[in-house]
Amino acid sequence: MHTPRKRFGQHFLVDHSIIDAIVRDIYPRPGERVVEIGPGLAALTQPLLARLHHLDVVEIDRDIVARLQKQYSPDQLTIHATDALRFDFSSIGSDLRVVGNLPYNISSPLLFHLAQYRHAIRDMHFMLQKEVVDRMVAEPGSSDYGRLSVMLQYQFHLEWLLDVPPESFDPPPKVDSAVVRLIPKTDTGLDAASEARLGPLVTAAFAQRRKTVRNTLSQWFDEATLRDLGVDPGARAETLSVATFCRLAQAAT
Ligand SMILES: C[S@@+](CC[C@H](N)C(=O)[O-])C[C@H]1O[C@@H](n2cnc3c(N)ncnc32)[C@H](O)[C@@H]1O
Repeated sequence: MHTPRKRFGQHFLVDHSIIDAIVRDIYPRPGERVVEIGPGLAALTQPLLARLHHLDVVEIDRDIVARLQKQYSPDQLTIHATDALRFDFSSIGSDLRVVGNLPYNISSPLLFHLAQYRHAIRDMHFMLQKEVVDRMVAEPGSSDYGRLSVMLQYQFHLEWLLDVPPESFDPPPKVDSAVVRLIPKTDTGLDAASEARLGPLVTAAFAQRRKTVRNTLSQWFDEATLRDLGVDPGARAETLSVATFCRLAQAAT
């Protein structure tokens, strides 16, 4: 018996039709390097291992790590007993397929952490709080559109795969969930210096959502420059497309 730990966001998948659907969407093939974040009681680990010969897992809960060590041989499972937020995913290798039913309390910082390793990643499949997936895939003009949408859409192709109700978990979370696929873009269109400017610019633009870019981006642009770049100085960040943010990052100095 394992008592679920709230502080580690433990909601274990118990709905086999959902587990099957996720594994089908991942479509793991022998020889692939798959890394699971938060294996928990192995609801996904087990069917993944049935299709692969080996899996890397990153798990923070020492009791769960001990269970997994008893259940699986080191040939089957390489267990990284650590915090995924501090884990160097590139240490495992390249062309990684990262999967997981993520702890919802750390999902946004974890997505930003993983984005740093996107060059070592082939794709990612995650169960997340539905509200976070709404924000990830949101289009300009929607109230869900924000820093998470721009930064992730800039770096990844995103695909909403399926909705998952609370009853699919034990204990059931208080929120709806969804599974999403992220595929790193091979060419984001920005050079390294412009890319380094994109994050601070997007953060500043959305820090005060109700203010116009004339105010929020004043440290980079005057009104005339914004107009030259095709941006209305009276616009709010939530109306600017990802392509516009990239244009601003290229022009900022
Ligand atoms: C929502 S549960 C999913 C468990 C299992 N994969 C399933 O689908 O039933 C989240 C898992 O992530 C683990 N976890 C929580 N925070 C973590 C962190 N910072 N780093 C690594 N694992 C973490 C939890 O201990 C738990 O096993």
